[in-house]
Amino acid sequence: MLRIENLTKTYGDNKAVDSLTLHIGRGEIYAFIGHNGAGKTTAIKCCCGILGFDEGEIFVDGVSVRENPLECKKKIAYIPDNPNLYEFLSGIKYLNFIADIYGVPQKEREERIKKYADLFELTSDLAQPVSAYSHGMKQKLAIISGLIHAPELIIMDEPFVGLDPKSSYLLKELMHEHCDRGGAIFFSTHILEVAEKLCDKVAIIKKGKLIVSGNMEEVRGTESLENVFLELEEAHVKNTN
Ligand SMILES: Nc1ncnc2c1ncn2[C@@H]1O[C@H](COP(=O)(O)OP(=O)(O)OP(=O)(O)O)[C@@H](O)[C@H]1O
Repeated sequence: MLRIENLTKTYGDNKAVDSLTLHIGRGEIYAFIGHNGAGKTTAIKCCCGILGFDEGEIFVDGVSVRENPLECKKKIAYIPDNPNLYEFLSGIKYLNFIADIYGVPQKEREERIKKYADLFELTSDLAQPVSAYSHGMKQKLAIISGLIHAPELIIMDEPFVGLDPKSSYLLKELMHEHCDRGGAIFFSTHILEVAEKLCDKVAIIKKGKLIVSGNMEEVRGTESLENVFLELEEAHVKNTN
């Protein structure tokens, strides 16, 4: 569903992502972890067609992000780490605006808005301007707006930050449902316990380079993901010194 091949992205002299190769299949929940500044957000933005890149290729369901970004965007939901939404719109106007962009028919958009707004208990707040929303409410609105066009691939940057425990639980349930229907999910997180319990696969990057990837059980072995992560980080520092 998502194929990242030898992706390299530089900012000036800084190689933020360095020859990254990852394949995320249908039905998979794939965690992307790494230290602050490792290159996760940069790689994610390249996958979503928000940032251009220097080398490599990215394919969404076989379509090149470089050559056909619009076709790819139709299949993707991107939930950013910081929900910078249009503050002057009400929640419902924001959702309709996003549905218009994706050309979602009236009946489908109404059904989806009702389903997800009820689920995240945001229905009674939809008439309020986004400027009056808390961080968690904005995060929920961003999630609902991401799901409004029934995407096949969901890409999320730190999706659990700011969500209350019930909303985190609901999001995890939605992620499972999405993958059970044949969709795919790629998301970054610093919450290793969540990654460990939720994900089929995991990739760890350090300074833009992939240091390990694969099935969660294989990567973890008999240890916790936290221990494996800390050991790999340490070993990588020693090897690169
Ligand atoms: N717009 C930018 N201009 C210049 N350098 C940038 C820019 N965005 C990110 N970087 C640099 O690219 C590298 C990777 O940053 P990125 O935000 O992708 O990391 P991250 O893994 O998402 O970090 P975090 O976990 O802190 O969110 C860092 O060295 C960062 O300073």
